[in-house]
Amino acid sequence: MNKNISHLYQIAQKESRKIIGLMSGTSLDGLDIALCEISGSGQNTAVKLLEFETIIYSEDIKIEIRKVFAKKNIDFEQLVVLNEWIGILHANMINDALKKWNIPACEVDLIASHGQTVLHAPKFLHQLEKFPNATLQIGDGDHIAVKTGIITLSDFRQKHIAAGGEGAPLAVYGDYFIFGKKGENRIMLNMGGIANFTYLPASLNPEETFVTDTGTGNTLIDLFVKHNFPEKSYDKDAEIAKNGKVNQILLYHLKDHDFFRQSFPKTIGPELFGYEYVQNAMLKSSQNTISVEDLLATLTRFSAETIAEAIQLAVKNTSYRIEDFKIYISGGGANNPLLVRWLKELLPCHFYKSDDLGISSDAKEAVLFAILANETVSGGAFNFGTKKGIPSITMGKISLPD
Ligand SMILES: Nc1ncnc2c1ncn2[C@@H]1O[C@H](COP(=O)(O)OP(=O)(O)OP(=O)(O)O)[C@@H](O)[C@H]1O
Ligand SMILES: CC(=O)N[C@H]1[C@@H]2OC[C@@H](O2)[C@@H](O)[C@@H]1O[C@H](C)C(=O)O
Repeated sequence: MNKNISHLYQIAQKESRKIIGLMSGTSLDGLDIALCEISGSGQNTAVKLLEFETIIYSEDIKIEIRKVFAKKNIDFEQLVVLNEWIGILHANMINDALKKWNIPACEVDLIASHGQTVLHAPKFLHQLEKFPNATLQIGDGDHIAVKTGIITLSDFRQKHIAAGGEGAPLAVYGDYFIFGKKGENRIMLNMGGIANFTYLPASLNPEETFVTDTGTGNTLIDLFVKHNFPEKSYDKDAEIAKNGKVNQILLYHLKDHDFFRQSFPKTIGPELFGYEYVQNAMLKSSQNTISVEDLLATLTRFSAETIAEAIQLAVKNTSYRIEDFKIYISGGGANNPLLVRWLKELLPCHFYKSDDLGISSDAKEAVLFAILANETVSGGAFNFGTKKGIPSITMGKISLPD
């Protein structure tokens, strides 16, 4: 037997596994590295976050990724060289983190790498009749396995598409196992570049559970901050938006898109919520001369209202009362005080952070990928049913170190 396969077999049989989960999201802010100790699988999964680190991307990395990110027309060679380069960069970042934590690579069982999403194209967006849902994450897992010496799982989203999904959101596969609690209505709301939530009703009936994107989280806020203040990359603590006034006419036009009328589950990315989207809404509403403060207040409100309305819709027509839901927020948007204040005003729910359930709100998505790898290697028995579009599959391609 190949020694790597025999190693993998041993890892699968261990009581607990040390797995590094990696996430670099749509905000292009950096690579989140979460070292987890995971035991069990499915609903018996238990996760301990041992170490966590965000390695901030240098300006050079951001510039190179932006050349292809969320764009329809790109330099094809740039995409091909980036696929290798990001794999190497991520591997180096892991090696540096392990050195910093004083943990030898041989003590880590697996790496679970999300890669960098460069284009997310569900059918709803590309509208090409004969083509399926599509998404692309780059940063090849072979580089990570070879450079770290650790068996690496990567490219998790393709199997989800192969099984009938849109390749996202995958959060439910971690949220259900780790945060689902019978007798408690919970919503796990992640506000990254794009916002999404997992609906975990008190029944914990997998056929009632679902996950969906709601629209933009921080992506448009970040974009227009950068556009107006090139030295800034986001509206820290909503300092700019706080000085503005929501422009209701523009807000109405921002919300007037078919994506918001589509049923759950649905996914989206910065491919839709980009510069042109806001420009179009400004033109339609004749509000193209508003101040940058008012624009950022309006974009922040746009995120708050679309998230709140999606959550209200999720609970509507069920036997549950929205007042009984606990919302656990995570992602960078959880640090935006204006966004959070508006959410609290719009939703009569109880608000917490995912930290209150033991997983830091910044680390939650990286931990998710460690859980997905754990399922692939050692679980995969749980059945989510057929009603809510969650394929019962395990995900990730396996790269061996030599
Ligand atoms: N103190 C803060 N005030 C306001 N916004 C903040 C603050 N801290 C973080 N953010 C926002 O959070 C963003 C980063 O969020 P996060 O790292 O969750 O995104 P991501 O993982 O790249 O996105 P996605 O989940 O869509 O892939 C920043 O770009 C910024 O907009
Ligand atoms: C295609 C893609 O990378 N989607 C991300 C993105 O970031 C948030 C939202 O859009 C979500 O759908 C997804 O990530 C999380 C981790 C998910 O799959 O659950």
